[in-house]
Amino acid sequence: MKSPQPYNVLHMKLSVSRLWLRDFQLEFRFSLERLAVYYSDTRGLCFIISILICCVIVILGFCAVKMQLFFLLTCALLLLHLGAVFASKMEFFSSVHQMSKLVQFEGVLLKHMQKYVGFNENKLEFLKSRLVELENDRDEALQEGLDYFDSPVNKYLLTKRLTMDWERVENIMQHDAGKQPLSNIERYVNVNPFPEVSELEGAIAGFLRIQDVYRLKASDMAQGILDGVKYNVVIDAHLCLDIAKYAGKENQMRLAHAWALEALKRLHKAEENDSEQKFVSEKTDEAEILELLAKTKRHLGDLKGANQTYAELVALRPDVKNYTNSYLDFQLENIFSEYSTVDLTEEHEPLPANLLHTDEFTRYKHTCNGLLKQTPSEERDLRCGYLTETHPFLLIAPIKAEELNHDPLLVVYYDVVTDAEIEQMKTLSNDYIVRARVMGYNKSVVSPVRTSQFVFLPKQSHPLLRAIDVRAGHMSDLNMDFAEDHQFQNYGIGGHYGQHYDAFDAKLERLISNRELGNRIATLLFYLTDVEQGGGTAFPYLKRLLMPKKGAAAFWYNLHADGVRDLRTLHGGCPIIVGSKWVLNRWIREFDQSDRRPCELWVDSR
Ligand SMILES: O=C(O)CCC(=O)C(=O)O
Ligand SMILES: [Fe+2]
Repeated sequence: MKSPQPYNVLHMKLSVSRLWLRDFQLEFRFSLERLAVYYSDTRGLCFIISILICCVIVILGFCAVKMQLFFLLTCALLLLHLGAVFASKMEFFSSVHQMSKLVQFEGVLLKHMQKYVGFNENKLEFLKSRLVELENDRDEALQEGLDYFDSPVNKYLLTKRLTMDWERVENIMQHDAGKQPLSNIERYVNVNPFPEVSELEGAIAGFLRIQDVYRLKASDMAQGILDGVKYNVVIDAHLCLDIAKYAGKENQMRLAHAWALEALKRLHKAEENDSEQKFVSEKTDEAEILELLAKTKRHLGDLKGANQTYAELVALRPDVKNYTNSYLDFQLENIFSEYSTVDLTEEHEPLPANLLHTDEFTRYKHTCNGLLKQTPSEERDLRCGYLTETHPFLLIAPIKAEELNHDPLLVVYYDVVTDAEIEQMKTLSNDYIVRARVMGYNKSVVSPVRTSQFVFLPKQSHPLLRAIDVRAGHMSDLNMDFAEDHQFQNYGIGGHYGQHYDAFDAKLERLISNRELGNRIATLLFYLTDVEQGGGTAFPYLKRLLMPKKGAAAFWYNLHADGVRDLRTLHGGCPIIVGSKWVLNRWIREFDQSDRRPCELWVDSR
């Protein structure tokens, strides 16, 4: 079979004498790329702009005659620069680690709020006791009638009450008791990055993703039951409605219908418990839910149900023109057709007859939820044991290995990083993670396909990363010298990385970073955490789901032996139901691997 020109061939053209120059160039390019990724969010932009302004001012300052002015200008710009960095945007929902910072923020806010309440309580306590005293004095005066004024003391007391005492009361009433804590709160909110309202949508999207992929019921989720495990959270009618609205906006009509029904159920239950009359706001909520319910039924073809819901809606709020118009519109649209019914009790799309004959996303979903898996006979030849061959060192410390697939090779190595190393790696990357990106049409972009945060750290930045690479070399039997930087990744609410290939598409060669290093021949994916529920790595074509195991690493070749991308290595990080998932990616390039995995002219020589 004729093979397309593999990347390795290109590399061979590099003369050895030019290697040092290439190394220098690469290092420079890597640094620029890292800078570009790190500064590609708003925070980075503010940072870079303020740095540039600072530089200009410093140069101007040197030229300035008046050194004091130079000094003041530099200080002002340094402050501006810090302000820009602090006030910049930060995303929370796409990383559980970032979200954990919010708990601290909330704690500080609550402390200020406690002070606010305390000050106001003191004020009210004082006013209440003055009120009682003043009322008592007055009652006494009223009881005595005009005799009260016989005593000059009483005349004095009344005058005092209405002058000095009253002035004090008035002063206290005017005093803004919570001013200080309130301004503390305002300052805190301005200085720290707080989530924006738009993040709510990201969180709801993650929630719906969990429901869709794992085929969960809205009624279970609303009670806090996630994939069979009960958590101590209950979702109220308002949140159910928000979820329903978002699902409707995203055209996930079955889910929108299920959440609208749940919202209605919860609203009615709350009303039953509350013996008071229906509040106007509740009536409004109910109408909003009914309208959405009618729309979803109409969209899904349950015209009988839609008609019934519209009738209820119009009976509840005959005064709202929008509702009556929608009903009329619905009736006119269906004037000549019989009202059909559709059973909407099943909130997920029916399962395809053959899961193998579906699109990539559907296959990925069903690998994540465990419906698509290898049969026992397919698994029969897979083995586990200790790896000792790839390096003499392994004779002393063999690596526990489990085969998950033979062709293409997919192996998991256990206990290859220690808990202490993991803690250290998290500390190294914690403060630098930013929203992950994927390759777009002609540049990397933020996308709902990948809801996590990542950072690339060069192995030169820490001895631990170099040590990991030595181990990675033993496991993979590949040359790690030209592997990409260590990529640490933490996922967010319902976080996932949809099905994708790690190897670059040869057609998009121009987008490949450091093309001279070749394609990503193999991947080593280290799991730095266990994940309580969900969050496996799914290989839809291999029908394999790897559950994250802290300290383990998965290894697979992304390319055929002839250098062509192996389409069977399609994989993705499934949505996390519960837990914080951290992974480390080691993407190994083709360059300088020819003695380890020789490039072959046929597709697979292994
Ligand atoms: O998180 C996972 O399980 C998979 C991650 C992955 O495939 C990637 O980052 O390329
Ligand atoms: Fe991947």
